[in-house]
Amino acid sequence: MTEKKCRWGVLGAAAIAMKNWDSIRNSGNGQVVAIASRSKERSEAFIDACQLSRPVAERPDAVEGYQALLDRDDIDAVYIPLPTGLRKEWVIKAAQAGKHVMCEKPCAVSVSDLNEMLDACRENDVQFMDGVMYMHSKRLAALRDVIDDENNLGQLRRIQTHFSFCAPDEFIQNNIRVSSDLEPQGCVGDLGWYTIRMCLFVMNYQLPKTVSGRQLGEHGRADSPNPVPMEFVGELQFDGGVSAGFYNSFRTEHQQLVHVSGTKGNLQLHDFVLPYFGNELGFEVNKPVFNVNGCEFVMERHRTQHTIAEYSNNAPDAQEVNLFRNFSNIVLSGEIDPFWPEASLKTQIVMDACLASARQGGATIELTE
Ligand SMILES: NC(=O)C1=CN([C@@H]2O[C@H](COP(=O)(O)OP(=O)(O)OC[C@H]3O[C@@H](n4cnc5c(N)ncnc54)[C@H](OP(=O)(O)O)[C@@H]3O)[C@@H](O)[C@H]2O)C=CC1
Ligand SMILES: O=C1CO[C@H](CO)[C@@H](O)[C@@H]1O
Repeated sequence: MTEKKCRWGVLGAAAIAMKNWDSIRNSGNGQVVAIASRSKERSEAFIDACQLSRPVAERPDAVEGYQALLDRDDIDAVYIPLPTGLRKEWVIKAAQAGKHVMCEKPCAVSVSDLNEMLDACRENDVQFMDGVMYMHSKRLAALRDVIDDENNLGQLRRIQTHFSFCAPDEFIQNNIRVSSDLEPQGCVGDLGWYTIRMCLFVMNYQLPKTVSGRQLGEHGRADSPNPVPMEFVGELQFDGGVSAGFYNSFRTEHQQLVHVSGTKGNLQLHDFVLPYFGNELGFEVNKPVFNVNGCEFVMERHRTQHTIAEYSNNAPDAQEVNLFRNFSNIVLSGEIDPFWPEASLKTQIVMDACLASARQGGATIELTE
């Protein structure tokens, strides 16, 4: 007897959907059934390219138009990597068609839009989850254990996260991320979603009580009605005296820093979103000791390196594969998991408030639960 699989449809022949074609292929419990594009030629070309690179036994159908895919009754779940400006419409239509929704990040243009999207999912009894891959890495559980054991970092005081890359000219001129119609939050939506989520993860999803944000640069491609953030810093203040800062930019070369400081030590990792290539993921805990003895001043390192056996990409245990496998398991079990929409909503609340602060010149914004 063949085991039941989650039957996937994809809305949009997006670049990231090629990676996730392989994620579904490697998941063991999912199968891509159809790819929809605004143009039939593009969906055929997308399938051809994927079949050349990572072939699957049953060639998925190429569908013209997103609604045509939602109208099919052989699809359980849809993956929506459409630009953020279009997501509300298609997430709601997908939920109304009874399809479970894997929604790319940033989930929405605003908290109120995301609430409407989540309401539609709730009303139609379908799962919502965002596409943050690192949430499904084994490294996250290892980080949780280390942070929660006070012998390691002591009491938390500060979280600092950076995620950036230096965009080439072609990106600045053409990419969806530089259009206010398509991705109005610019680098904050594209990269800040991850840095904010990491701060929330470290704080066990406690919302900060105040936030502020400052835009350091903006730009829009020629057809963009408005500029979008190109470089941004945010500050979050939590109850109990913990603060967090994040930095996102399309103007500084690749960096993916997480630095958590406590009264006894600090934790660092440098590849929290896109793990460095290999079969191990890691992070380090530093508890330096400064010894002064007369004329001798010695700073001792005292570093513990933690490693987790997990491939960085394109393997059955890679984080992006776990994302799709975990989602398919939810669909197949019929048990909706409320954690995922809540994590997305909290991330959106913090992101929106930081952007609102930046529009007010860095004003402090209070958040209420
Ligand atoms: N979770 C993760 O790790 C990642 C997430 N992402 C997120 O996924 C989303 C897509 O990113 P990416 O794959 O780079 O984007 P692409 O530009 O490659 O794809 C976007 C797709 O949206 C569809 N689309 C519909 N309307 C428009 C329009 N007006 N203009 C442009 N495209 C349109 C197109 O599909 P068609 O023409 O076939 O209809 C297009 O292929 C982003 O929001 C990004 O933040 C991206 C990379 C990694
Ligand atoms: O989500 C994503 C993963 O990281 C990329 C940067 O390297 C982003 O641009 C992309 O949207």
